[in-house]
Amino acid sequence: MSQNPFPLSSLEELRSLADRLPGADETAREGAIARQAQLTKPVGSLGILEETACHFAAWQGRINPEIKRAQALVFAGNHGVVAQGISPFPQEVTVQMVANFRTGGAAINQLCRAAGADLEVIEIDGLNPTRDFTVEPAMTPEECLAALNTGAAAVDPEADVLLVGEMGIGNTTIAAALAAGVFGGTGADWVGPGTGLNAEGLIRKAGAVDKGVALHGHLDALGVMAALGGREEAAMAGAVLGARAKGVPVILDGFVCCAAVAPLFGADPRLLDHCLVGHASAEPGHVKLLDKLGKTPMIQIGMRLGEASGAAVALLLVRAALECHNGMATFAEAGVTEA
Ligand SMILES: Cc1cc2ncn([C@H]3O[C@H](COP(=O)(O)O)[C@@H](O)[C@H]3O)c2cc1C
Ligand SMILES: O=C(O)c1cccnc1
Repeated sequence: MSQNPFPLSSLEELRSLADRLPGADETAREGAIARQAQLTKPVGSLGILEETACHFAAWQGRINPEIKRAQALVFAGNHGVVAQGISPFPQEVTVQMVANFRTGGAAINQLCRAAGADLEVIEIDGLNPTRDFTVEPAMTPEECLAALNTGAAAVDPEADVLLVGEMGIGNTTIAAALAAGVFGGTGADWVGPGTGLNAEGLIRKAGAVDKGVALHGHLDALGVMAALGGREEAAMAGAVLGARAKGVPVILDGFVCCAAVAPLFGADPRLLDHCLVGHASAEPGHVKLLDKLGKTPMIQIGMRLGEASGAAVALLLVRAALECHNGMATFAEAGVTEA
């Protein structure tokens, strides 16, 4: 197993990082697949629960994966691009919701309790807003790197799974810009209503994304992360990489979370191999983005909140998958006749 490369000293290091990070344990994956074939059920009858158990086997490196400690990290940040009128909510909602997370009043607090995850909320750079990407780069490469390293450091090496989420008014615009910057397309291809923007606002939002991509879209995926991204998005990307370095499988959340890691995919698609996608958000860009990332969401139940909420609901299914995988009898053990 490779050494932990964090903290990184430059974004350039991300280019060769996939070669320095641990890969999947294919022996454990094969063992888990073989076990699934012996359990007392028709092969494939537990659908994605079977694949989920095998994914956890491969990335935890054991035939019988377990989740004792589930860590949920919600990163919070603010965005200069809100000056363009791209969210119906004012920027102060970010700090107000951070307070709400801390007193247990947000959706993610309830979902983490239901799914058995420990929630931690991390404000990046004291919620200091980035610069407006329609005018200048949102972050310098150094600011982006600092946020990324903060995210990587926040991952508990003792965790058995990491859920990644965010809070930051305006960040569905950041997500659309990152998606367009990495995968191409216009603002209109990637924007959606977010927290409930009206039709006029949507036109402004698409225009802001087009302006940002015209200014910074020539950059490579890592340049795009700094120029069009946000601090909490960079922190999410860092947490995903930190988890990989520490042998922790990841459940990604909705559109914003998946767009945050799109630059990693742009740098090297293998960087996301340890990640499952918890759900398909109702934010329209998400399904398009998942197609580009080559990922299948575990569930699609009309959620569009962020905060790691979809990942937390998906954790309930991961727990169900592992209960079956570890607890079921084999045909031989139960004396059940095979086909
Ligand atoms: C009360 C409230 C709680 C939230 N929890 C997550 N978000 C979500 O909505 C925001 C992105 O949407 P937009 O780009 O339209 O501003 C992010 O903070 C995201 O986490 C919330 C938004 C609000 C208003
Ligand atoms: O899917 C998401 O990540 C999302 C959707 C709407 C608002 N905030 C986040």
